[in-house]
Amino acid sequence: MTPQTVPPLEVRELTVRFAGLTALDAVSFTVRPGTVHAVIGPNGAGKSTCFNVLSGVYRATGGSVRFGEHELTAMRPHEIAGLGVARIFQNLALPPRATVADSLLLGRHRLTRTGFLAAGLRFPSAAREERLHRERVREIAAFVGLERQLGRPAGSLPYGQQKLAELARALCMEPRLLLLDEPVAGMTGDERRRTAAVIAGVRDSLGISIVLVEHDMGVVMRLADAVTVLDFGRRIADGAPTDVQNDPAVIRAYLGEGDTRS
Ligand SMILES: Nc1ncnc2c1ncn2[C@@H]1O[C@H](COP(=O)(O)OP(=O)(O)OP(=O)(O)O)[C@@H](O)[C@H]1O
Repeated sequence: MTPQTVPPLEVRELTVRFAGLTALDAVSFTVRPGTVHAVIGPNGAGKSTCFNVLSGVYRATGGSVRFGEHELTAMRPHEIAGLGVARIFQNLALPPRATVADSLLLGRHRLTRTGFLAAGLRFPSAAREERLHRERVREIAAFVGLERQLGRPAGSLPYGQQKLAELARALCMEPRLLLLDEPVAGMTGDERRRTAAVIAGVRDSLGISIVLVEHDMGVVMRLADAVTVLDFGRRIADGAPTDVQNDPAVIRAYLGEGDTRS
């Protein structure tokens, strides 16, 4: 698969306030191209708020988020998606009865020129285009290890494979930046290891940048190239995983929570 041209994602002084509560307080970090950047912190630290701003769901009160030449805080979710920013939600979001192949094909909708309506009307150019998209779908399914599940309804797969199918659907958008919201939550140990290996593969062979919100510290430490730690909406640490792990402020924040969910 071809590596993408990926600009840095630069979050600067990002602030989000909800009626009297500061969910994000002048937070800054940079996601270097082709790296996995984890955003971690205890419950209520502001991680989801951060994701919601990056994907255009929440409006920032102040600060900026630049992806290359684009200012994301001024854009709507579909415009941000149009720049190649794909988000995978914590909850399952695939249509359960559609086959894995059809679900992944839907992920390519943004990239179709003739559109699936023309394909349905059997224009020759549309049929050719659909064939190419189906080939790409097969390639991506093989990349995440789901080639043999392509003909099955997504809803019939074990949970871990459904999450991988969602990752595959996001990859079908040919993204440059992936936002992964707790990708291994609810998975068995085996599924966690496999998913982490696939995410590392996405970074290593596709060169896509990945922002990862994750409570599983084992997965964060194994996968992340850089980690930003939030606590009560403030950035309390930022750096390499091993540095952040030994940072006294980080240890204090997690001990205070009393639940590191290992
Ligand atoms: N839409 C909203 N309206 C009001 N307050 C909100 C809203 N979204 C988040 N908050 C508040 O902002 C703070 C940060 O919440 P956020 O969900 O971003 O934390 P989090 O780090 O993702 O937590 P968790 O790990 O529990 O998912 C919390 O105090 C939360 O109650």
